[in-house]
Amino acid sequence: MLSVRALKARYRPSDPPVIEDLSFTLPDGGSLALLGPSGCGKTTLLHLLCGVLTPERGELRFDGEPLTPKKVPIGLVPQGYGLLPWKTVRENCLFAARLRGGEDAAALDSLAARLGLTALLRRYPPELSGGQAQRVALARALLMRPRLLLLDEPFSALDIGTAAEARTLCHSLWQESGATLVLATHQIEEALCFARRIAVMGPGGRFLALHENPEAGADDLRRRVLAAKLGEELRAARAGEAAG
Ligand SMILES: Nc1ncnc2c1ncn2[C@@H]1O[C@H](COP(=O)(O)OP(=O)(O)OP(=O)(O)O)[C@@H](O)[C@H]1O
Repeated sequence: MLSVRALKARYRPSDPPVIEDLSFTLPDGGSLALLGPSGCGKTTLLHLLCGVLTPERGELRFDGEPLTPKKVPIGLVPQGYGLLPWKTVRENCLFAARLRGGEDAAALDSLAARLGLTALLRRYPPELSGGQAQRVALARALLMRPRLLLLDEPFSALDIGTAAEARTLCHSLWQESGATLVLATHQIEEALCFARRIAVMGPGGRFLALHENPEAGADDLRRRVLAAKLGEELRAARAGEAAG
């Protein structure tokens, strides 16, 4: 179980906290989507979860142990994908896994085939399309054999058709991985497609609302009602921020 308790974080001592006091839990293999206005702290929360940012206060635990990348394999697909331009696709994919002592060329080959990357393994990131770069970043994250998978607006730079395809593929691969998922997104549809829990974040990184998402296909009417409610809550969160 992922457990976040009384989390507080800021980037500089002179800045107000981005996350003021956040607590939530997520079961193993569970999924949480973070929706919210730009600047409310979605990426900051992901950075806290993957250890890029250290909290000023509070606790991050995974299965009762402190959540650190050394103890818990974490896969991150950051905004902009974070590929190293001087390394080939193959090197980019294996680099992170190698750092944690688990380079697995056979796993890369099979994942590359699933993701349509086989012919691109010797290319460099600047020679890739946005959709290809996104799939490389996903391959790199999955090769970590993550128990926690963090996706930061992974489809936002893709055109509608490419994004829809990438979403379907990413959803299957995530489910096969069994990882616990936290996804930051601006798309209500994306949150509904991926996550069993959906949080609407507001100022101070607060969860203004936290919803259970009905199973896909189980109750389409309930899903449509939830989509409408999320739309209203997002508008209210944006308006609140503008007024504040
Ligand atoms: N490296 C940084 N140094 C200082 N402040 C930062 C840094 N990164 C983010 N911030 C600030 O922290 C706040 C939250 O930013 P964050 O990127 O977490 O928001 P977000 O909800 O992910 O936004 P978006 O939807 O636009 O990606 C913003 O006010 C932002 O300016």
